[in-house]
Amino acid sequence: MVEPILVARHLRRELDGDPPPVLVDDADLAVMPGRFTAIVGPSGCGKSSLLYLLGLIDRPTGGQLLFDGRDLAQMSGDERAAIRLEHFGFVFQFHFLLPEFTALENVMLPLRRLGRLSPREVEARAKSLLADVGLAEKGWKLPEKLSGGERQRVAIARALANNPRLVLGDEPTGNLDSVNSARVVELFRALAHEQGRAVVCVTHDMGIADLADIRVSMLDGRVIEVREQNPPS
Ligand SMILES: Nc1ncnc2c1ncn2[C@@H]1O[C@H](COP(=O)(O)OP(=O)(O)OP(=O)(O)O)[C@@H](O)[C@H]1O
Repeated sequence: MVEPILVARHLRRELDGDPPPVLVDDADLAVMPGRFTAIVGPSGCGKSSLLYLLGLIDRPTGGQLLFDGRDLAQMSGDERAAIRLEHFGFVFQFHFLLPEFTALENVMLPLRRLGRLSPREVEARAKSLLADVGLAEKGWKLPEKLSGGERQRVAIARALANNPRLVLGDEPTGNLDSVNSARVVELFRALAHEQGRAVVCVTHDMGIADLADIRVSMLDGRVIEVREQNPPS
């Protein structure tokens, strides 16, 4: 029996105000390993807000969020940060690569920061991560010498540095043409289906949403539907 990594129950995020603006309202969701989940809905409906709650970047103001069955509200900020650093990887719409470092160095930086590997191992692992995203030959290039799709694939390699169990994407294909977008989506699907990671992506692209295993539809801060499109075999 596969257990969810994250479970949200009646999750809520409101801001200060009278009445308080509600970004996420009563959201119920289970984030499963080995599954590619897409969060869709009109602009401003709360997709990124929900993703940031799931990614422990933001804190809910109501409801419950469980990580491996443990209530995150009972944990200290340090414990939550440790979970994020150890188990989560993020890919954003903008790649945020450091322009003065090569692709390989950009992937090596978080590996060094984790401090688990020797310098030689850091380089070998970064090369292997770049090879996994089809960029084995381009590690020596600066980001400005890469195409938009290649930069985003470097960002994905970097997000995988800590070997995350959960990969979160906020419009990761938002700046890409259809060919590069399809390639990135194939990578995300492989991360779920071949490597058993949980993958959750916010997207406006219905083509991507169609390829997801689970489609989470939002409207006005609420999760209005969770649809299994590609049941596990
Ligand atoms: N810190 C904040 N302060 C005030 N309003 C906010 C804040 N963060 C988000 N909002 C508002 O909350 C709503 C949800 O925002 P969110 O970014 O989650 O939506 P979204 O579905 O991801 O939108 P988009 O598809 O346009 O990126 C929006 O109306 C947004 O303007």
